Amino acid sequence: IACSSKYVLSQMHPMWQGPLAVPGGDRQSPIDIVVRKSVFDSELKPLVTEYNPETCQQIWNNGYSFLVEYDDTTDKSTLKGGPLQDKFRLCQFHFHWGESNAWGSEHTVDRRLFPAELHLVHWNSDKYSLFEEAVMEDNGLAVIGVFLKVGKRHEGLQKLVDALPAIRHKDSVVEFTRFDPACLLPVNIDDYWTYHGSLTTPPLTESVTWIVMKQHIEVSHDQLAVFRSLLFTSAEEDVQKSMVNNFRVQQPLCGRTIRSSFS
Ligand SMILES: NS(=O)(=O)/N=C1/NCCO1
Ligand SMILES: [Zn+2]
Repeated sequence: IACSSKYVLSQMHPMWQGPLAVPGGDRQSPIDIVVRKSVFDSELKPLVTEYNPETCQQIWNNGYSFLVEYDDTTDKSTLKGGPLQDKFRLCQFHFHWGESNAWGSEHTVDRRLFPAELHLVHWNSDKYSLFEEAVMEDNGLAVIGVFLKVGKRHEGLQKLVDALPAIRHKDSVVEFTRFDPACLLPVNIDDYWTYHGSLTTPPLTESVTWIVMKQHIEVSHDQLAVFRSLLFTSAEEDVQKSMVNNFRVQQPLCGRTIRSSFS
């Protein structure tokens, strides 16, 4: 019945206070990507990312993840192609991870969990003038998902890891510049799955064209351990809670088709 209700009943989530009524409810994220049920679509084009490191501004702890924010007042860091008809502007990227390497990703592939997942969030700047507008519209957003696996150290990630101790607590922010998010993409960005879904954190709106990369990136155990040294709680709170397991539970597919850019 989760797919038929007008509003998904209170989305209780350990991290969010109180029930969340979610508009629609039949295209929620994350989901399990069942590979053999995905449909190859030869019309899907290669993704075109044009990221300008000069638009990188700050990194901050929002009490649920840490976000690297970009200046999205002009079309300087953009995403187009793939399943997208319009040009989308990068506004931020963040991660989701577990307390152990055994889980942490939001999407899964044939039920396989990864220790973490990167989300690069973009909004449709051909149709809207602000993220806040686009977030309410069908396909106003495009989010690239990249799975992280534990292995060799990721040199590009280290600059970000080194900034994390300065934002241990909720609502802390530091300047963070000249970071090229392209370094976090896998070598092959032509192989991906795409489907229509939602944000996995509030406002949970069903406005996202998801583009989930088939190829993962590798980060070291120690780099991931620094993610887990972050805190959900602000400096003033008596009880400090480590920022781990900041992923949403999987949602019903509700008959959606997942397309693949590869056969
Ligand atoms: N995890 S997610 O779907 O990217 N969620 C959000 N919320 C605001 C921007 O991205
Ligand atoms: Zn996310």
